Amino acid sequence: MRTAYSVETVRAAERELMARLPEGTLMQRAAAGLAAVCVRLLPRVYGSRVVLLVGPGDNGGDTLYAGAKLARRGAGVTAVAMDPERVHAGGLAALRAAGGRLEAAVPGRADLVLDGLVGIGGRGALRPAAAALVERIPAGAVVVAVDLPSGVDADTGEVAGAAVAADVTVTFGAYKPGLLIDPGASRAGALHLVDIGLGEVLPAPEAEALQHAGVAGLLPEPTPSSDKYRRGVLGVVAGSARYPGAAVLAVAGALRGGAGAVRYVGPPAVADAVLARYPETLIGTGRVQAWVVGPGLGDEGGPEVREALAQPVPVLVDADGLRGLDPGELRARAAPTLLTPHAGEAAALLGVARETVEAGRLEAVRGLAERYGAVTLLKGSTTLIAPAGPGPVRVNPTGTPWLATAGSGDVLSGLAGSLLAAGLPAVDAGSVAAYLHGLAARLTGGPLLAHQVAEALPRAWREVARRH
Ligand SMILES: NC(=O)C1=CN([C@@H]2O[C@H](COP(=O)(O)OP(=O)(O)OC[C@H]3O[C@@H](n4cnc5c(N)ncnc54)[C@H](O)[C@@H]3O)[C@@H](O)[C@H]2O)[C@@H](O)CC1
Ligand SMILES: [K+]
Repeated sequence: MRTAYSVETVRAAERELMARLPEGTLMQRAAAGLAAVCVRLLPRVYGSRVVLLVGPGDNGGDTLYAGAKLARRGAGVTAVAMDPERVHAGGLAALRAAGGRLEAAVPGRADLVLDGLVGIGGRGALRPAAAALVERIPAGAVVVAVDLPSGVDADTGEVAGAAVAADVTVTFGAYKPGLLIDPGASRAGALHLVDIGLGEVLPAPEAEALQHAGVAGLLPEPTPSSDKYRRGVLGVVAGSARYPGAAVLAVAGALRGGAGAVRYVGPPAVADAVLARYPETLIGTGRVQAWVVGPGLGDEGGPEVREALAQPVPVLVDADGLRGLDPGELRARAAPTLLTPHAGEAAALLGVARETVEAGRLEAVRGLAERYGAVTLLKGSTTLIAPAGPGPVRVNPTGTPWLATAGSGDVLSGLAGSLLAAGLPAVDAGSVAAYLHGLAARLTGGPLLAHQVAEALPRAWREVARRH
């Protein structure tokens, strides 16, 4: 599990640790880790051209000390300050002593650029002096963000104006949520965590991302004593005369998600379409361990949605099922509810603009989970899963932009429903589903069709299970 901590938590941990260590120790650890990554990125340190973009705070200090280490190994290091009156004095002295220079303008060519403008002390959009330096980053240079790409909000991943687009981010002590959540995540490039000793003083994380090992541990593999009922029967209320395909795709995701059986409830013509593609499907109501309601219902299916929500089993509500949801009704449910909106649906549920959700995904998913008392999975460029109560938000690390295609959400809802029926808690069902779905899409490659993602799920499942 990759864990991420807010600025407030990181600062508190740093204070606690600094009180026990000689002054400057953490910055030296950070700079040493940063320089080590830079050395690995450069084909040859001696003779390479390194540019440091240096802000007024300790982020600039880390950068100057790391630059000094590179200069000592023979790199030509040029620092450019955002504000020449405010530069970390110790860092600048170290750089000069090692043969580096402070200059007024960003050189036109560089092999490596270190972005040390702002770190966790950054607030709001980059100021013009910083944005101007970002604009002058020479084309072709490898860009390393120090702690986080300047212009990305460390806590939320929001980008309010100009921001550095890094190839690599070297972050100190702990990952920050903004490095895992878009739009910030897509500016961070490959992530390197430098251990500065914070681990022992960090509390529970604010966000976390599953990795292969964690997913493997959650997959509901059948045992010799399993039968179809113990493996879980999922009921699917989906599809309509207008959107029959949504039912087929939700059932596809459910069957490929390992459900013991899938029961389809909907118009006879749609049931025929489902059976034609998946003769394994049971048709009509009956006992189930979980429901998926909503994909492709259009204006139909209201009563079935209510009926499912009235039952004491986990219910996943997606797409058209999300319209007109009553927070009171959901909060009163004893069994888990999992909501799976995309940004547009989340915006409608929250009564805000879609852009607001897209720019502030973490706040939106937390807000929905709290308002509806339901685990909420917000689909998008980084899918987020918020628990109904306190606890870390899960950030999905898999996926590809090709998943923005018709029907991919239907497959995801069937898959997550399948995992709910198998008995996974809703946060795990949502996050394991998002993980496998994103991995299946990557294995498929693009341009992809939603049904191909469903068909690639067994491969994704095996890839995760095989390695652990
Ligand atoms: N606190 C610690 O124990 C450690 C801190 N470290 C480094 O220190 C950084 C935090 O240092 P600071 O607290 O000095 O803060 P930063 O260096 O991140 O930034 C604060 C400075 O940037 C300016 N600033 C804020 N928002 C801005 C914006 N939007 N545009 C332009 N300038 C802006 C502020 O006026 C302030 O001068 C970390 O990110 C990390 O790189 C590391 O050395 C490890 C240890
Ligand atoms: K930075």
